[in-house]
This record gives sequence, structure tokens and C-alpha cells, in this order.
Amino acid sequence: MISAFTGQQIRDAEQPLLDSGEGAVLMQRAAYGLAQEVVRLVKAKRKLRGACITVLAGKGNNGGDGLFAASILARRGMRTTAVLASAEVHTEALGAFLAAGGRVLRLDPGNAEELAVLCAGDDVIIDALLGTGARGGLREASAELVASLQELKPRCVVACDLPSGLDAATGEVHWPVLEADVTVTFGGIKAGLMTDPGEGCAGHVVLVQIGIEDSLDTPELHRLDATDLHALLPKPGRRSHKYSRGVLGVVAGSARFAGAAVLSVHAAAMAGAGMVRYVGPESAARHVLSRTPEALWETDDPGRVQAWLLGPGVDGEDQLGRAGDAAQSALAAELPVVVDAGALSILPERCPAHWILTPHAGELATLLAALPSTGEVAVTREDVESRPLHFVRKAAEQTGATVLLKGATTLVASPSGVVFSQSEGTAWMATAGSGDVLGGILGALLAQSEDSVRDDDGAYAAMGLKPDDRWAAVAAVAASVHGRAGSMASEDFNGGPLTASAIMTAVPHVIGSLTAEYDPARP
Ligand SMILES: NC(=O)C1=CN([C@@H]2O[C@H](COP(=O)(O)OP(=O)(O)OC[C@H]3O[C@@H](n4cnc5c(N)ncnc54)[C@H](O)[C@@H]3O)[C@@H](O)[C@H]2O)[C@@H](O)CC1
Ligand SMILES: Nc1ncnc2c1ncn2[C@@H]1O[C@H](COP(=O)(O)OP(=O)(O)O)[C@@H](O)[C@H]1O
Ligand SMILES: [K+]
Repeated sequence: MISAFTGQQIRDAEQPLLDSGEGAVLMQRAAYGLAQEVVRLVKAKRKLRGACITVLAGKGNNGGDGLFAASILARRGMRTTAVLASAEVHTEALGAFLAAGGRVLRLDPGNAEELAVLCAGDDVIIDALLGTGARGGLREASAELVASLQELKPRCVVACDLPSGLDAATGEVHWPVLEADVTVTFGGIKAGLMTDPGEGCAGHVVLVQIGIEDSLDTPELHRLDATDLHALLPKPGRRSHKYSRGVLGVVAGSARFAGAAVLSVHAAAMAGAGMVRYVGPESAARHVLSRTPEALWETDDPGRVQAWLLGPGVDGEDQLGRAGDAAQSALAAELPVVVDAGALSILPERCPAHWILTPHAGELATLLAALPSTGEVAVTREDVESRPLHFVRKAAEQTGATVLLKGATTLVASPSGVVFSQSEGTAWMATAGSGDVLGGILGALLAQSEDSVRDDDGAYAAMGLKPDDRWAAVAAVAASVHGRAGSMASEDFNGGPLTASAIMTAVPHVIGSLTAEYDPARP
């Protein structure tokens, strides 16, 4: 599992080492790691000697890291320039930089644009203006320099610790920010690098260990990796049968939106549900069965299920009524439920943690506005997009449900505030029906994993998760499988566009490769 921390948590972990006089050692480790990454990036394109590097250095320790790193690069034959954004900068680091032969330019209120033009064509620009000590965003000449540089589309930007202007704890962004190709972060990944909009500015994140790792507190965010997925994804055993594998009930689609039912039912079947029972009008059921003949169409009593998916494409009184009936029976039987799209309007006042709501930003804004207790003044889609971590936690806390907020980075919050962040997808997944496929995958995983989630000796408990937090992990598994399937499908088209149907087709491949046992005989 990948963990991320707030800036304050990192600073707290550093404090004992700073108190014992090891601050300079920490900074050297950070600077060396940063310089190594720049060397790797330059070498991928050209020889080191003569490569042009500019470091934008602020007045704090972040600027110190950048200047020390640049002095290492200067000693390796690169032409290094420091743009000093403040009259005061880290004295020792500036001394080391000058001693290594670096050139110094000073940013002043009149020369930001000129300096931007001067360094935009460099092989690498290191952004070391602000780090975890930042309050708010870049100001005055620094803001002007970064805004001009961003417009000039520099070749390669490496952020020192985090892109300057980004809130390390929340991922909120104070524009302008110089968007990085690579962020080299120290001691622990900052939470703001694993949630949007911050993650969208950070590029590829490289973690450099500096010796504080054992002192870090409980992570602010978690991200499942392939090893976790291998441990958590359900696998049938020799004695499995279709009922023991997990039956999913689906109330989706309507006369108007039959496609959502087709996609969510088929995705559930592709994600390994033992059986899918579809509940809906005959007009939609005909389409569902023609795409997925394996599904059963249930008119009245749907029979036993292990989980429900309610809402994709649900529209009109009849289908909302069926979703409401299924919700009631799920509540009584304590079954896990995915509540998506149309069904988000029929939530009970308080949901259990095994109800997983799957809104996109617009739906989350509507949901929050409808809650009596939010205390928020009219939350808009833009508000959610600029502070997704804040709002997903708030929605989970106030509804009692687990909330999965869809986006380029998908966040899942449990009602206690544990948050998972997954980001394996591609922007081509922003296409109609993609969310219906996610609903089907999540429903199928819930139906198959219900026992293992509730089992205190199961794989979810083994990750150290409390019972109510484990549903968020199942949702994170689904988001990861969905993202990986989208990326795999797009790769099959040479990185081109995809349809929701193409995502579904890739799902079994993704699950197959993640669950494959290690076979030493395999090449
Ligand atoms: N504490 C340590 O020993 C280590 C710190 N490291 C680096 O140090 C950074 C944190 O250093 P600092 O605490 O000095 O913080 P920063 O480097 O973020 O700088 C804070 C300074 O900038 C000023 N400032 C804050 N917000 C500003 C704004 N919006 N505009 C202009 N100036 C602003 C503050 O008054 C303060 O003087 C980390 O991000 C990391 O890069 C690493 O070297 C590892 C070790
Ligand atoms: N830019 C993006 N990059 C990666 N994935 C995305 C992006 N935008 C959306 N997605 C994913 O695509 C899906 C869209 O879901 P949703 O908005 O509900 O679509 P629909 O209602 O049409 O099915 C979500 O799983 C979301 O995480
Ligand atoms: K920075």
C-alpha cells in the first residue's frame, strides 16, 4: 500500500532529527535525491556536460534543497542558473552553489517575464520556490515568473518536494502553479500529490527517503498497489458454485436510459459475479439480455442476492420505486449496496458504512446541498473539484455511508475519515457510460467479497482496517480495476479514445493478470 502524509506530519517526523542537529544531513539527502532524478531525466535526452539547468529558489529550506541540488549538477558539468526569488535565501546552499560555479540572477518586480524567456528553453527547470512551509500561493514577481513560464511551455519541470503553490495536505492549488513533469518528494509522499487538483500538477512522483520514514504518523491517504489487489481480489475455489461466488441484484436503466442497465449488468458479469439478477422494465431488460444472456430478469421478488447496485440510468417513478424497494430490503438484510446516479436521490437519512455512494463531482455537490446538516453554503461542482478531499470526507461523515468520488483521481472516504486514492485511469475514460461500468465492477466485487470483508481474519482485516473502513478498500479495488481496464483498453488502441464497452472488455484481462499466481516456470 502506498501512503501519503500532510506537510505537517512530515515536519513532525523531521523535528526530532532537527533537534538533534541533523537538519543539514536531511537536506543533503533530499538535494542528492533531487539531483539524481535530474541527471536521469537529462541523460534520457542528451549528455550531461553543457546541459542547461535553472533552479527557481525561494527563501526557505525548499530553496535550500534546490540550490544544493543545483550545486551537485554544476559539479557534474551542467550549466546551472539560480533565479533567487527573495533577498534572503538559504546561506549555506547559496554558498555551495556559487562555489560550484553556478550563475545567480535575482528576480525583481520588473524582470519576471524576461527571466521566464531566458530559462524556458533550458533542459530542466527546478521549482524550489515553496515547500511544506508555504502559506497560500506564490505572490507578486514569483507568481508572474511562474505564470509566464507556464505559458512558454518549458521542456521539463522538476518540482522540489511539491509544485510551489500546492497545499501539501489537501491538494488544493493556489494558481499560478508551474506544472511539473516530475515531482521529487522527500521523506513521505505528500497527500496533496495524491488528490486533485494537486495530483494533476505533479506529474510523475518520485519518493526520496531521508531517514524519517519510521517516525511518520498514520497516513492521511492510502493508495492500493498491485500487491494489495492481488491479496484482495476474490478468486473462486474448486468448490465454488454460482451462488457461493456472489449474486448481484441490479436496479438500473429505464425506458429512457436502457444503455446504463446494459453496461452495468455486463460489467458486473465481466468482473466475476456468480450471477446477476436484473430488475427493471421489459423494454430495458430486452437490451440487457441480448448483451448479457447470462443475466436473469426478475420482475417481482428478485430472490437472494449478496449485494445490490442501484441507480445507473434509473429514471421515472416505476424504476425509482423498484430501487426504493431494493434499498429497503438491503437495509433490513444488512447487505452492501452501491448507490449511483438516479438512486442518490432516495438515500435514507443515515446510511450504514456498507452502502457505497458513487457520485461524480456534480452529483456530490447536489447530495451535499440536500443534506440538512451540511452547514455549507450552496456547494457547487467547482467547489467539489477544487477541494475533493475535503468534500468526500464531509459527505461520508454526514451520510454515514462510504463515498466514492469519481474523477481523474478517484477518492473513497469511509465515514470515519479513512481515505483511499486511486489514479490508474486515462483521461479517455471521461466518456458516457464509464461510470456505469464502474458501478457494475464495484457491485460484482461487493457480491463476491462480502464474507471476506466482514471476516476479522480475512484479507481486508489483515491490512489493519477496522470493519467500517474495509468497504472503502473494496471500492478502491473497484476504482483501480476500472482505471487499469481503461488504460489497458486505450493502450490497445495505441493510446487512443475508448468507449465504456471497451473498458468492460478489458476487465477480465486486468483481473486475470492481478490475480495470477506467481509461477516460477512461466517465462
Ligand atoms: N526541515 C528539514 O530539515 C527539511 C526540509 N526540507 C525541505 O524544506 C521544505 C520546508 O522548508 P521551510 O519550512 O523553510 O518552508 P518553505 O521552503 O516552503 O519556505 C517557507 C518560507 O517562505 C515564506 N513563505 C511562506 N509562504 C509564502 C508565500 N506564499 N510566498 C512567499 N513566501 C512564503 C515563509 O515565511 C518562510 O520563510 C520542505 O518542503 C523540503 O523541501 C528538506 O530539505 C528535508 C529536510
Ligand atoms: N479525466 C479522467 N481521467 C481518468 N478517469 C476519468 C476522468 N474523468 C472521468 N473519469 C472516470 O470515468 C468515470 C465517469 O463516470 P461518470 O461521470 O459517472 O460517467 P457516466 O455517468 O457517463 O457513466 C468515473 O469512473 C471517473 O473516475
Ligand atoms: K517546490
